Amino acid sequence: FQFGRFNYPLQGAGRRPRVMGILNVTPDSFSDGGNYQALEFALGHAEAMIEEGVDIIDIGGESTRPGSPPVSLEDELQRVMPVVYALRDLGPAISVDTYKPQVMREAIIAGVDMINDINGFRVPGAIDAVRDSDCALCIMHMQSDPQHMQLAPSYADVVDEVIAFLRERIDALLEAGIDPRRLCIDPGFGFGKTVEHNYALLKATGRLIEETGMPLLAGLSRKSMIGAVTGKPVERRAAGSVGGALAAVAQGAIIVRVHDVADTVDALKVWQAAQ
Ligand SMILES: Nc1nc2[nH]c(SCCc3ccc(S(N)(=O)=O)cc3)nc2c(=O)[nH]1
Repeated sequence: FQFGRFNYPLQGAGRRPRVMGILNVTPDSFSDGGNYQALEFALGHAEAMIEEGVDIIDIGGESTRPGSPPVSLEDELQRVMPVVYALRDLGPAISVDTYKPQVMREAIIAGVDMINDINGFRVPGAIDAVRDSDCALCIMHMQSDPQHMQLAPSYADVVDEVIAFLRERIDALLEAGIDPRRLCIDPGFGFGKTVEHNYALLKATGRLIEETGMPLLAGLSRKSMIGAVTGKPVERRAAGSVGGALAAVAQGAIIVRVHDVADTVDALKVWQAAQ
């Protein structure tokens, strides 16, 4: 089953883990300092990632790091859509990181290959927005919302609860008639989790895949869970992030969402050579 420009199934054997490069087109991107807001900067960054071997470029117009305020629909469309149109014929698959149904609709019209929803398609209208297309869909777990999620993350059992959430969202999408082969899941590292919660989820990558029956995307690049164990600031977390990506891939993750594309591409080539 192929999705748009994804020339590989998210499911099944013969999998090579794919690298999703982060393209923030926000003024306050948590790790890129927002210097990609202008279209020319965005295109320069995208071209650099293409050179480095990126498989998917994830375009995000609203920063969802902890404490970040929401962005208006108009602002998000103005930031995201010009970049989508500029990148869609450059080669790599394109995903759009949004929870707004109208942004999903316009991205799909523009022919994106994936909608990446940190909110798990819970906003009313989100499922309708993506139903009548063949693009891939990433369902991510988040506790609460970006403005409040890190105030007091709490779970009886974080792995059980994340699995239950993802299964409920998968069921909602399937009940709407969406092809299961379009779906992938994501534990949502840093979205309403303590460092301990994040590592419990990373350790449970295989279980998440097993118990949802879906391919898994892992996005831990440069996040506080990396800083917590390395002691490194955001701009020096590439090696730790690659370590985390490999920990997820070794347990079956099929896509890793990263800032440091070249490093991750090289690490996955070496890992793959030993499979
Ligand atoms: N599918 C998917 N999409 C994503 N979009 C983002 S934006 C990152 C927001 C952020 C930054 C930093 C921290 S922290 N405090 O843990 O360092 C948390 C969240 N992330 C992900 C992710 O993982 N998957």
